[in-house]
Amino acid sequence: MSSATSTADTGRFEQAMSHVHAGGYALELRDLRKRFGKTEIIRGVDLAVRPGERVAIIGPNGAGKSTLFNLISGRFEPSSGEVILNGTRIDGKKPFEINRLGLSRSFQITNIFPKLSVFENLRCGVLWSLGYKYTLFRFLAGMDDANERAEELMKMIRLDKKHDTLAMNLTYAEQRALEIGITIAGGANVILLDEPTAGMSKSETSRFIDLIREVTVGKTLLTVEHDMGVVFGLADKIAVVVYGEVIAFDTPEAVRANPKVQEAYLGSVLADEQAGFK
Ligand SMILES: Nc1ncnc2c1ncn2[C@@H]1O[C@H](COP(=O)(O)OP(=O)(O)OP(=O)(O)O)[C@@H](O)[C@H]1O
Repeated sequence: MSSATSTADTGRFEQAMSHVHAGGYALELRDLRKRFGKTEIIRGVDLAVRPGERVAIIGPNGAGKSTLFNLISGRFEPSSGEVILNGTRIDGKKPFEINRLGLSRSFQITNIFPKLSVFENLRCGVLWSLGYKYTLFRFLAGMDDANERAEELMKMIRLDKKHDTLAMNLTYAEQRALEIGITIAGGANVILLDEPTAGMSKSETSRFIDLIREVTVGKTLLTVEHDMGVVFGLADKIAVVVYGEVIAFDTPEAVRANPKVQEAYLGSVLADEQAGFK
């Protein structure tokens, strides 16, 4: 494991282990398959992610990365195979059930309430995570905790100076930070982020990678990402998806050096980046 073994990271992994059943993975995919009509889009994916690992999923357009996220988060039901979250099978469960079992996915900016303030957006995220199972009495009793948690989240995502600013008046990068705040509000230990830095400038992107790293300490992170700078700056491990299969799952160094990956994907992407494309 690469940067995962540094001293600072040791605590990160220990913290993450506390959420997890004995000896288990935070997330496991076993022979996962998805067909749309006659076409098999996800073709037998196996993946085992350890608690606290940050995994980037990369691959060519149409390879099946978003479909994989949709299968993990419960938006799509697999045609066959298993998805196991913290030791519990979640394939076939509804997205909100999966969320309550500890997995949270960013839903892009549409998840934000534009006419609510930063604080109110975060508080909604916290309260939603308390869920319907709470009676009104317990819900109201939880308000103080929710306020406190929302304040804490606001500092974490560095928007505490924007407490009362309506979400629609934030900059694009601030909105993406708010979206991450809402995603982690419920305390899920497995976080899925879909292209978290899409549309950001280079300097915003590097600040945002730092922010993601900070707010996901002790959590397991999966991102779908096209920007190789983000991938190599953030990930402990990279899963390369090509034509519905994971052709490599390893450290960034090993993936970069893997001839199969070079041939199928990375060679052309890195060449494009060096030539000034993205
Ligand atoms: N609901 C659906 N019905 C039919 N086909 C679908 C559906 N969702 C995705 N597909 C097909 O599955 C394939 C994989 O799509 P997916 O969006 O998962 O790829 P991706 O790797 O995320 O691509 P990109 O990097 O361009 O976002 C594509 O051929 C797509 O057309």
